[in-house]
Amino acid sequence: MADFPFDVVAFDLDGTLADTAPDLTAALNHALERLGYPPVSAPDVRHMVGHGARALLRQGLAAAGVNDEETVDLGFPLFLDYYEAHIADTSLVFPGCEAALDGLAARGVALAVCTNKLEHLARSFIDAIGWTSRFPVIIGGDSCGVSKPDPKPLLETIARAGGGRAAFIGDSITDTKTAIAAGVPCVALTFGFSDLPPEQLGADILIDHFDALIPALERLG
Ligand SMILES: O=C(O)COP(=O)(O)O
Ligand SMILES: [Mg+2]
Repeated sequence: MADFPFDVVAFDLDGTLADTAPDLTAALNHALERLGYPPVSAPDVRHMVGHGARALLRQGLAAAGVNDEETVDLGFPLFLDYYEAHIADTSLVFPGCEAALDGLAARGVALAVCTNKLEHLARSFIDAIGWTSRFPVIIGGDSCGVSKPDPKPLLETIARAGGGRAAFIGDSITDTKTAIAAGVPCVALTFGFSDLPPEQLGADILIDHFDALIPALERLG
């Protein structure tokens, strides 16, 4: 297996490693309810994820017709406290993901996370699902001063994971833009949170199940 074409494979988190929408929805609705606004549905929340927690709350409030940053400021600690306490209550790792991670690790690939989630929330999630040792490198939306689609977080992720030949796996246009800006090959999932037709994401390869990830990376290399 020494001839695997990548040394580092970095993964987006929300909508890529796991369907985190149920817990994000519960936390968002907790904050909305405490502020006196109506809830949003999990399918709607899927399309609001990818730009960090404040952006999620901003969009949840906008759905209720509220568009001021003061209310976002009020709701943010409500969202964060609830989400931290319920970070992986009902979120589900996508089918085949764990086997694909095992297969990559068996090929000597360094695994890393590059997400727009706040770093401490990404770490809490990875710890809660028992994946701490799989992901020694986790870069969040607040880790580098800029977030995806700026290429810096991805380049920093790859460097911290040891550098070399790298690929990025994501679910959104933010991820593919990041990879393109970083000059890194990109695999996009067709089953994540993106509301764009998958072929419009601009990925090098699309996969519709994690079983296809290692063969896709072999073809990309
Ligand atoms: O919006 C977020 O909190 C993070 O989303 P991401 O893991 O898809 O980058
Ligand atoms: Mg995502």
